[in-house]
Order: sequence, then C-alpha cells, then structure tokens
Amino acid sequence: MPDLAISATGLTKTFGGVPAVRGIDLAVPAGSIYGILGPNGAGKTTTLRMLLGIIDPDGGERRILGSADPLAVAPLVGYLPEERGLYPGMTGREAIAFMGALRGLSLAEGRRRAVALLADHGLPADRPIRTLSKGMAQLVQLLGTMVHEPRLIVLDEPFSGLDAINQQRLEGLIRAQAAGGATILFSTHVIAHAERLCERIAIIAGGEVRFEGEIATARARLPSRVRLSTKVADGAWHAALPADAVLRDGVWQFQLPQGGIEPLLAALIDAKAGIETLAIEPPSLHEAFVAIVGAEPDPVAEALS
Ligand SMILES: Nc1ncnc2c1ncn2[C@@H]1O[C@H](COP(=O)(O)OP(=O)(O)OP(=O)(O)O)[C@@H](O)[C@H]1O
Repeated sequence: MPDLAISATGLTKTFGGVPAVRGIDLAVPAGSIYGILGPNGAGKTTTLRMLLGIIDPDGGERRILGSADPLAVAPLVGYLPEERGLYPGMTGREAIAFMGALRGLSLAEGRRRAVALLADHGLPADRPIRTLSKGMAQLVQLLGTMVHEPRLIVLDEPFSGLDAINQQRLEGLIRAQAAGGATILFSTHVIAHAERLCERIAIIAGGEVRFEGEIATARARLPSRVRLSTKVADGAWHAALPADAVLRDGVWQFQLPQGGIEPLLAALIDAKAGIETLAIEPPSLHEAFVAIVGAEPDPVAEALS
C-alpha cells in the first residue's frame, strides 16, 4: 500500500433528505496529482468539503495526511474553493500574505513570498484586486493557496474562468508543486486537464465512484479503434471487416476485433487491396468517461478547454 495523503471510505452526505454523496471511497497517493472527474452535480464539491472538514459526512471515514481530523492538519493544506473570493481592496501581495496567515504563516514571511510568487507569474504586487481581471484575481488566489508550502493542495474546478494561456500556466504550477513533493487533488468536469496531469483519477456521477484508478486502466475499458484506407476500394476482403465497420470519407472505421487485426490484414494482403493507412488508436479518456458515466461531460466547458 503506498503512502496515502487522503483515504476515504464510505463517505455519505444527504442534504434535506436528498443524497448528494452515496458512499465514496478514495485513495490519493502522497505526492501524486489526482483528479476527481464528474458531470455537474456529481458530488465533487461536497466530497472535497467533507475531506477538508468544512462539512462533516453523515457516514464513512476520512484520513487526511494521516489524521482523522482534517482541521488538525489545516496548516498543511491549501484549498481553492469553487466560489472564488478575495477582498477587493487588498493588493495581490496582501491577499496572498493574508491567505498564508490563515494557515499559520507569519504576515512578514507571507508578504516576502507573495512578492516573489507574483513576480514569477507576471502579476502586479501592489494593485488592488478590484483592478485585476477575473483570471488574474483567480491566479492570485491560487498562489495564496500555495504560499505556506502545503503538503496537500485541494483545488475545486481550478481551471474554470481561466483563458488557455492561464490554464497552461496553472498546469505548470500544479506540476511544479507535485515535483516539490506536494499532493494535488483537483476536481474538474473538463477531461483534457485530468488527462494531461493525473496519474490516477476518480470518476464520480450521481454521488458514487464509477471508476477509480489509473487513466490507462479507464481507457483500457474500451476497445481501441481501427482506421483503414486502401487503394482498391472493393474486393473479397470486405467479408473480413467486422460488423460495426463504417466507411467515412474513404476511411473504414471500426473497433479493434477481439481476435486482433491479423485476420483482416491477411485478407487485405491476399486481395492485393493496397493498404494506404492503418491506424490502431486507443480510446481517449473522454470516450472512456462517456462510457463509464453514460453521459457527455459539460460540452461548453470542453469546448473552452
Ligand atoms: N449545501 C447544500 N444544500 C443542499 N443541496 C446541496 C448542497 N450542496 C450540494 N447540494 C446538492 O448536492 C448535489 C451534489 O452537488 P456538488 O456541488 O457536490 O456537485 P459537483 O459535482 O461539485 O457539481 P458542479 O460541477 O456543478 O459544481 C447536487 O444535487 C447539489 O444540488
């Protein structure tokens, strides 16, 4: 069993008689970048809030950095909530130092680190938050979650509201924190970020974990797809195509047959079909997500990612 930054078993939470989380198990290895994926209303935020001790579960157990009491380890944790918010009159430097102070860092040290962090990310230190763009303010808040050098960083939908450049910047920031030994847990309904960043993910829907494990394992749940084009359009080799084969723009597409590609290859060669392209492509995490959850992720968020 690897060293775990977070473990949860059977977490449940009901609001006004309606179950939001129905028994979630999670195991987040220390030092990993871990994604919680799920559609709107899946229970991601509720799960994160329970892990952090902002709300208590109705049932189940959680251990955060080895403690059964999340509040006891709060100085070792950084958190970006889904609802962003900084005091608009504070400068970026003061906002970051203030967030650090809430987690036990001295204000003087917080200010010193804030100036360096803001300079590293091309952000102004002395301008009030109200004069920054929404994306810039969000980056300031993100830096504030990291200023006290936490061992665990929990980010709720950190990419939403950022443009493509700042999304890339945030990916870099997350990788750098993990390279420095921190554990990063983030929620998202935009699959591409998880696919690029995470070793392990949990896919949740309807308040339940539908998949937990490595991304490659999620993808391996679906067969690979084959794309084939030939010089000779017709021939006896058609009989060797699987039943689901469809021809789109001159390219045959079908799932990799259970028996492999060799029987079809033999038929193509026998018939001198002249293979022009033959590609075997593993399914994307997006396709695996759709198969596991039974629904598309948020199409607007995907389009913007
Ligand atoms: N404080 C609350 N009071 C009542 N219902 C709540 C509360 N918090 C969450 N819920 C409900 O619990 C369910 C899960 O919500 P949650 O915010 O955890 O989902 P999510 O996966 O984070 O969704 P999104 O991606 O839309 O933020 C939803 O049906 C939501 O309406």
